Amino acid sequence: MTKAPMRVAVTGAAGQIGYALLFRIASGEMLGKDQPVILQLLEIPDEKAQKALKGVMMELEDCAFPLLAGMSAHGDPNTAFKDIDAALLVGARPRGPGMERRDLLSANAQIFTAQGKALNAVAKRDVRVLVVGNPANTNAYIAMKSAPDLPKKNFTAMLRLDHNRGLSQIAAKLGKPVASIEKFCVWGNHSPTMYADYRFATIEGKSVKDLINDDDWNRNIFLPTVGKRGAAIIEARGLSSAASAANAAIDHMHDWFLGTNGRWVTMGIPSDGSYGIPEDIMFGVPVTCDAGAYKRVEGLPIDAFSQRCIDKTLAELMEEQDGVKHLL
Ligand SMILES: NC(=O)C1=CN([C@@H]2O[C@H](COP(=O)(O)OP(=O)(O)OC[C@H]3O[C@@H](n4cnc5c(N)ncnc54)[C@H](O)[C@@H]3O)[C@@H](O)[C@H]2O)C=CC1
Ligand SMILES: O=C([O-])CC(=O)C(=O)O
Repeated sequence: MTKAPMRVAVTGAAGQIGYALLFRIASGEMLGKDQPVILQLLEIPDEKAQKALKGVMMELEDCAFPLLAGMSAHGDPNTAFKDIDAALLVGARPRGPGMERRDLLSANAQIFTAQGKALNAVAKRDVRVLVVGNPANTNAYIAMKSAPDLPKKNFTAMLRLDHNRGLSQIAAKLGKPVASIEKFCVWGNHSPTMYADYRFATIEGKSVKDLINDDDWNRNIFLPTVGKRGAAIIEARGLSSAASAANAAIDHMHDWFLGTNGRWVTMGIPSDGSYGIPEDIMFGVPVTCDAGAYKRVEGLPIDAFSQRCIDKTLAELMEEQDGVKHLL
């Protein structure tokens, strides 16, 4: 029997990530090859942006995707988010060379108060929200705090790009396929302070840490490479990553809705106090997903080096979240 369509809102739909994202959602890569979708697309209420959005929608139409059951263009989150099952909050200013993601906070934070309020007012009560727009963790925190009638667990931030970047670096170092790596994770903020952690990772049952056996590589090559990859892409492309970001968003939502079969992935989720992270801080942690829900991997041992890394990224997040108190 054909499934009922799911309503998916994407903001910043005429931007570069939007362009790499929408066609894959409509082709079924995010929610499954048997799941029809209705796209509710939000752009700023500006003639040029809305015209560009219309162009993207014409192209979507021209793909004749069998799973695309409808789409609409919006300039107001209160109509874009009506009855949605999923929201991908991408629309926000990207950084340029020499900027850190937190430098975007003053430009982008207000977007997420308004969109959190709109989600609170009109989205389905079990809407699953992924914040991609930077700084993603703090924007997700703002959206969550601006939507007091929705469960906090519905709000997540994207750490999956860091996770995927880490997997590829490990795979290249060891000459093994990425798909063979299990139990890798990234802790904390989507920023250079994030802590990519392969202490628990295995390949074909063997410890990745033992296989690499090089603390120097971990500290001086691996962590800075993953942490500064976004800046390296901006330097190379002149624009921030788009296709890899869209891919990570697809992975995040796919796994949240459809499950991970016990595999660990990284999601930025509101803390419940585990690992000494104060409640509600939007923090990257290892999770498994099943039946539309994520579950934090609990009880992992944290050694002194890891604790220092976690403390550093936590301090940065607390500072960012303190800086937006006036908006909440
Ligand atoms: N979390 C992550 O891993 C990553 C996050 N990003 C972030 O994603 C965001 C989007 O990046 P791009 O698509 O490259 O930027 P872009 O500038 O190409 O597109 C952003 C789009 O959002 C729209 N927009 C701005 N304010 C909006 C609002 N209030 N409502 C709806 N739409 C709005 C703009 O009109 C524009 O079309 C940036 O903040 C970027 O830093 C980028 C890569 C990875
Ligand atoms: O670096 C940026 O500004 C875009 C981004 O978040 C990433 O590529 O990780």
